[in-house]
Parts: sequence; C-alpha cells; structure tokens
Amino acid sequence: MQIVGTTTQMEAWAASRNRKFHINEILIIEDTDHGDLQAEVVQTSSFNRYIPLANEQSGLVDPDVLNSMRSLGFDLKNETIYVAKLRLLEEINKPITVGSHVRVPIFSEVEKLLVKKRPAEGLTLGVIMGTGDVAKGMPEDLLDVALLYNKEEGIIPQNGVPFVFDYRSMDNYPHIGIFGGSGSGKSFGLRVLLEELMGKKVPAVVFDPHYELQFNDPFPGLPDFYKEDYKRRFVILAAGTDVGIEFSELTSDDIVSLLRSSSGSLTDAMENAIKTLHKKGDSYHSFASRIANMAEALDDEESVKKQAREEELLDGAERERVKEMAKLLRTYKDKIGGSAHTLRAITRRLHRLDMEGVFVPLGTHAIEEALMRRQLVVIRGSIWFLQVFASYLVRKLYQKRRAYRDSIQKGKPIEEKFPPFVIITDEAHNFAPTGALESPTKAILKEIAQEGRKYGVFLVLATQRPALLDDTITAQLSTKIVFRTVRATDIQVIREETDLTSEEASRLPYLPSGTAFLSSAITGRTVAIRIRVSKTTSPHASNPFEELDESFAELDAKLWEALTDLLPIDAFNLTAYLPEISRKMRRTISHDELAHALQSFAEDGRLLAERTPFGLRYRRR
Ligand SMILES: Nc1ncnc2c1ncn2[C@@H]1O[C@H](COP(=O)(O)OP(=O)(O)OP(=O)(O)O)[C@@H](O)[C@H]1O
Repeated sequence: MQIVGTTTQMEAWAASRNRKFHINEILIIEDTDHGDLQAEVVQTSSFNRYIPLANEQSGLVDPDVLNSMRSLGFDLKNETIYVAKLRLLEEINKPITVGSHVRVPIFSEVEKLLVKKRPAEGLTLGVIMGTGDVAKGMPEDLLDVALLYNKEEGIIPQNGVPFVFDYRSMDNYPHIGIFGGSGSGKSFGLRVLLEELMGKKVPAVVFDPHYELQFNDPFPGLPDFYKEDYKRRFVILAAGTDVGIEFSELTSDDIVSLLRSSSGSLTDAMENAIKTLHKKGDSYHSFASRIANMAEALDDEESVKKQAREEELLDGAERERVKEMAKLLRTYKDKIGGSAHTLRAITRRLHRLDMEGVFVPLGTHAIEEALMRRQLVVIRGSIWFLQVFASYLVRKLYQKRRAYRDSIQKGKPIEEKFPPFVIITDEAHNFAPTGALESPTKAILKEIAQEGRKYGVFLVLATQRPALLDDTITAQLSTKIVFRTVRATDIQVIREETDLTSEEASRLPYLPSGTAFLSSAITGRTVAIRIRVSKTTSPHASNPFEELDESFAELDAKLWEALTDLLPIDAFNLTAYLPEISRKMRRTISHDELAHALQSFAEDGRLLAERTPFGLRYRRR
C-alpha cells in the first residue's frame, strides 16, 4: 500500500495491488518526513482490469491520483488496483509525502486511539468498524465482550476492537442523542445502552409507551458465558396504577401547568380561579369539591344566601355545605369574577385526569425508591399519559437532586440524599418538539439539557426525526449516535449538529441496521460502530409473519388433533361437538370458530366437504 496523487496536510489517497481497503479502518502511513502517521479510510474504490477506463472516466478518483499511480509503477490497464481516501487522525503542518508506504498497524500502536476505556469501566456498545485486522493482538479483557448478530447466521463472534463508551465523561460532555429511521437499529441500540447502564448500576428512568422494555428474556442463541441476569437491576411500573401524581403535593402553579399540559390551552380566568381557590396540601377531593361548591353557589347566589340566613331549617350535612358555599361567595367571589362556567371547565379537566388514573396516592414513591437502589425504572403507559406524567416526574426528580447537591455545595443543612440519574425516552421529538410547538415536558427537558450536568442529571433522547426535536436541546447532546437516516431534512440537521464529514453523511441512507456513526465530544472524533447483540430481547421482538407461522400454526394443529376423532362432522349440528372439542382444547370453542376451522381445513385439502340432504358433512380425505 502506497500514498499516491496530490496530498494535503490532512488527506491523501492510497493504492494497493493486493489488499482491499475497509471503510473506517485505521492505517499507518510511514511518512519519511513526519514519521508514522495514523489515518482513517474514509472512502474506498477499486479498478477492474477488464474495464480499465470505466472508473477513470467516472471522475470518482482525481486524475492526479491516476497519473501518480502510473508513475509509481501501477499498471492501470492490466491490474486490479484498490484505492482509498485517507484522513489523518493527527495534525501535521506539511503535506503527507507521496510514495510513503502504508501498512496495517499492530494493536498496541492504536490502542490509545481506539480503547479509551476498558469494558470494566465503560459501556460496551459494540465493535469499532474496520478494526478486524488490528484486533488480532488484543488483550484478554477486550475479547468476546461484544458479540454480534445477523439475521442469517444468528450470534456471530466479535470481529474487531470493542467500542467502550466512557460514560463518566458525561460529567463534562453530557447527554446522548440516538437518531435513526424506522428499522435502522435504534431500539436495539437503546436496549444495549440500557443493559450497559444496568450493568454499571446507573440509576435511570425510561418511558416505555410501546411496552417493549423488559429484560428477563435472554436473546435467542446466546452462549452461556455472555448471558446476564438483569432481574434485580430493573423495575417496571405502570403509570396510573403503581405510580402517578400525588395531588396533595401540587402547588397552584403545578396544577395550572398540569391542566395546561394535559388539555391544551387554559384561559386566564381559569388560571386565576385555580390560584385563588387552591390551598396548600389540598387533596384532589377537597380541591374538586371546593370548586364544585363555588360553581353551585355562583349559579344560585340569592338562594344560597337565603338558605344560609335560615340555616336552622337545614339538616346537618346540608347545613355545612350551605355555610361553606356562603363563605366561598363572601371570600372569593370578587377575586375570581362571577363565572360558574369557568369553574365547571376546570372541574371537567380535573375529572378527566382523575378518571385516567393520573392521581395516585403514593405518587412517585416507588420510582424514588428504585433510583435509590440504583435500578433502571421502566415506566409504562399511553403516550398521552406519559407526557403528562413525565413533566411532573422529571421536574420533581430534578428538583430533589438539585436540592441535595445545592445543600452540599452551599453548606446548607443536608437534604435527603438523592442519586444522580439518567432520563431516557424514545420518540423524544414528541416530548420536546421544535419551534413554537409546545409539549408538557419541553421546558423541563430544556432546563436539564442546559443545566443538568451540574447536578448529575443526564438525558438520553432517541428519535426518528431529529429535525423535529427542539434545536436548543439537540445542540446540547454532546454525544450523538446516528443510525440509518434517509430524510434529507434529518440528514441536514445531523450534519449541522455533528462533525460527520460529507462522505459519512452520504453513507447515512445506506447504513445496514445496527451500524451507526457515533459523534462525540468524549471520543473527539466520529467513530463508526456496529452495535453488539443485546443480551435480552423484547417480548414482541419476533417477526410478525414468523409469529403467524409459529404460534397460530400451533393453534391450528391443536384444533385439528381435537376434532379428528370426531369425524365425520355434520355442519348443521356443530353445537353437539363443541363440549368435547372444548374439553380437549382446554378452552371454550365457539360455534363460529369451529365452523371457520372446518372450512379452512377443507380449503387446505385436509378434509373433504360432502353435500348431504342436511347440509355439508366434513370427513377425512
Ligand atoms: N445491532 C444490531 N445487530 C444486528 N441486527 C440488528 C441490530 N440492530 C437492529 N438489527 C436488526 O434490525 C431490526 C430493526 O431494528 P430496530 O427494531 O432496533 O429498529 P428501529 O430503528 O428501532 O425501528 P423502529 O423505530 O421502527 O422501532 C432488528 O429487528 C434486527 O433484526
């Protein structure tokens, strides 16, 4: 391998007669002037001897490169020649020397560049692309730590140097963005990241609207040495059942922002009424009934006042209610204006939240406890619910952590201990949409994006549409893992927000699933990685069509077995067979299900449908 063509102090072309270049591999240029230089292959091509001029004319390679190859003795007409564009990984002040010899490094030469942390200290996310050759001399602790997967062969060996992410440096370079279109491997990558965070016992909260984050089932075909038991490292909590909002903790401002976030706009009159009528420590019931009483009092002011004057005519409970209404009128009427309509609108909104199960007496207790145990907390619920809940939860956890850190730093009495933690969500563009679009969680995520580092609170935001994610937040994500991306608007944002080169950006639409560019202030350069196989799998990870063949074919087979003894079966008399078939199937089979099954067995040729004077009779073929 040799340097050919015109070079600069950053880039050069290399040509070889007998070795194909791999994209992203690291090579050593033995420069006579500068000594050994490390460079990365950023583009590869080859000349085929049978169509020698095809590439030459295509303009892919600089004419200078071709002339230089000729002058260095390459026979362009009769040889197959491999060509690569190299980019230096270090800075020099004069151009790379043409004619310099190029070689594959040995592991120790590139160890510092490729392995910033050992697997014991960082998150092992995958394998660095193009490192198959240098990996041969790796020490033991880097072997078999990132097994790979492909659909055809299943689990395959680690074929390169592992990529170990130095998560402790997030202290200086916080937050991670995971971008990639549908099917690009984003969810798979997120699972691997979560496994690694659990492995290091980093407390984290992940929102799971797709109900797919569960870590009990091992990935099929995993060798025993690679299996990991995460059962004690995570908890799954259902929003609205296990966790929710503890109403009595809310301030008037919280209630305003909660109602605004859950039901869109809130009028000034409604906001004013909430702030006037809400009292610190109110339960949902006490607040809702105060509003309802006030609305009723406003509806029929004169009657309430009259009844209050004649209170001795009323019985106990009713007397209390009337007295309360009269007091509300005296105290608040002027402050909130006279509209019962406004109050009813508040009641309706509160009622909806209550019906959805948003208010849970134990609030976020279970989440805080799990974080203290350094677990991963998976919170499940509908997207709507999670958005409403996330805005409250994230703010609350962040405040707790801030209060604790501030009390230490400012020498105030120490607040309750609260650990640093990571907030993770997919579909992040829904939680923090770009531009003027509002979402309940946007403000708090923005605050954490800008300030969270100081308190040890970090974000991992995954999205298919980086162009739709709030740009202040995007700019704060110090590490971006970019999977296959096809849309031009998203590629544009990625180019602006990462140091991906134009060659790398042009590869984005064609990246195979599971391959990504990691652009990070922590690594200092863009690294192409292949994400390792996850150690666990989602309960609904199987291909839906394979699932049809497997699970539903099994159902078919069971039914077939249950009815074969009873053949022939008369279609007019199906109900007579149902008890026996249901008994054999150990579940109730309906008339329609049996009729449908018989018909489909006749269609696939297993049964013969005979016409009789009483209708169809199914018999074995
Ligand atoms: N690291 C990987 N190694 C091997 N195969 C992978 C890897 N990541 C993803 N794949 C393959 O690609 C498929 C799609 O991946 P995944 O479900 O992660 O896509 P996605 O980007 O999350 O898509 P969506 O956003 O639609 O969920 C996986 O089922 C798997 O077969």
